[in-house]
Amino acid sequence: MAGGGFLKDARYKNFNLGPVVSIFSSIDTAYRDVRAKAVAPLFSPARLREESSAQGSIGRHVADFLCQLCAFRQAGIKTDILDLCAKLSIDVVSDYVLGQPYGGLTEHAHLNLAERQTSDVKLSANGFIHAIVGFSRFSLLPNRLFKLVYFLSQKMGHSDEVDKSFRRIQEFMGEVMKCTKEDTRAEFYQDRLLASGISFLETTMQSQAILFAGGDSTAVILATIIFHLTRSTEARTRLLHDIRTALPTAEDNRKPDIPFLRACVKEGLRLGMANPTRLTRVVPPGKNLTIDGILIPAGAIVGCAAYVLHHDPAIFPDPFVFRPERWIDDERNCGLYRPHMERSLIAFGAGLRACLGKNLAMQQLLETVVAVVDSEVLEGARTCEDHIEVIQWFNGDIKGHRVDIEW
Ligand code: HEM
Repeated sequence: MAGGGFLKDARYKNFNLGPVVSIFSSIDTAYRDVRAKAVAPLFSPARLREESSAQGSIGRHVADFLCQLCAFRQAGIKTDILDLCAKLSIDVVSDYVLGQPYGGLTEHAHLNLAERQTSDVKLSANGFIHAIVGFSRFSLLPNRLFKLVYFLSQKMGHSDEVDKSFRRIQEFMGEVMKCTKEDTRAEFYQDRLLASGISFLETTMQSQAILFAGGDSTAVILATIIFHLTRSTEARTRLLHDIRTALPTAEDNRKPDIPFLRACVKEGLRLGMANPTRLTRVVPPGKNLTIDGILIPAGAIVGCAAYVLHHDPAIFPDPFVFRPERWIDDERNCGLYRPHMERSLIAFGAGLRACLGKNLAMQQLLETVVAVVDSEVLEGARTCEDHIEVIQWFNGDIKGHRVDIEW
């Protein structure tokens, strides 16, 4: 799989968007490649750097996120960081990729701080997001059985709140699609798809899907990193020291590379179960596979699960412990550094079908972690639980849909 040669198996069709085959659900490489090539330039490092400035579509939302977190701290209000991370992530992905912010961080601005943390005041896209996470629990069923189970679960799980959330997403997508330009030089996802000959309906659906793909996973990982940094004074202190002593790089507005910052994010990607279960692929025809002396015939379905690889004690000793220093090959890592760690980290998948939005996700994670630690907003904070419990479906579902911290 690491070479990218294996195709996704037929059960990925379960993720089709009704009649539309998405970039993610496609098992036809040529179909996927046309669409992926059209949108790939959006994720270039230069554009990401530019948008991370104070006025950019990443920088502005990170600043707003931090401002809200600091306000909750100052008022001493218990804060659901998962919800705050979900609001940030949907705003970053919508603004950066589609050119219009969804407004997650601002939609409750009319409420006072205490009201914003009551349990019914959450991101309005949650109904839409949780519905997709919910159906992903059936994604490993064969297509026909999936359709039946999905139909039944839709009937049973139907609620006004979910309908309202879907309507809000559709309204937002209506606004986005009103401003499209059929020009490959245009900046945004939808413009680039239309310019590559993709129909208006399909472009709308693909763009709507990206709100989920980009929003949910990044929120889960970011909330996981903030949760562990809240609990680890040692990691926070080292990171704060490294941020404040890092030397600026002269060229291109590049921010200094801080190894311990990358280590904290990698450790969050390892422990944050955005996609815990196996990513399934088919052994190509005529290519039997032998692993550890076991023959796997052509046509068999194989798969790797992040949960298994990320918690392998031979590669990651004390696998459930947040130890960013394990990613740094120096004398201060308590002997935890191991070869093959990078290869065993599959938070973004692997090979040709790995995550298309990885650069954007990494930029958001790095920028936000620096901002949070540098502000010292986590000083004096504690988490309300001692671990995050995840229900293992295709998309990991954090139990109770909240991660609280208090000061
Ligand atoms: C930390 C955040 C993220 C994580 C952990 C993550 C994880 C993943 C994983 C594991 C896959 C491969 C799934 C498979 O092989 O079945 C994937 C694919 C994908 N991701 Fe992400 N993702 C993240 C953020 C994003 C963002 C920000 C975007 C877009 C803005 C995005 C768009 C996509 C797309 C379009 C695919 C399908 C690629 C293909 O099949 O060719 N993801 N992601």
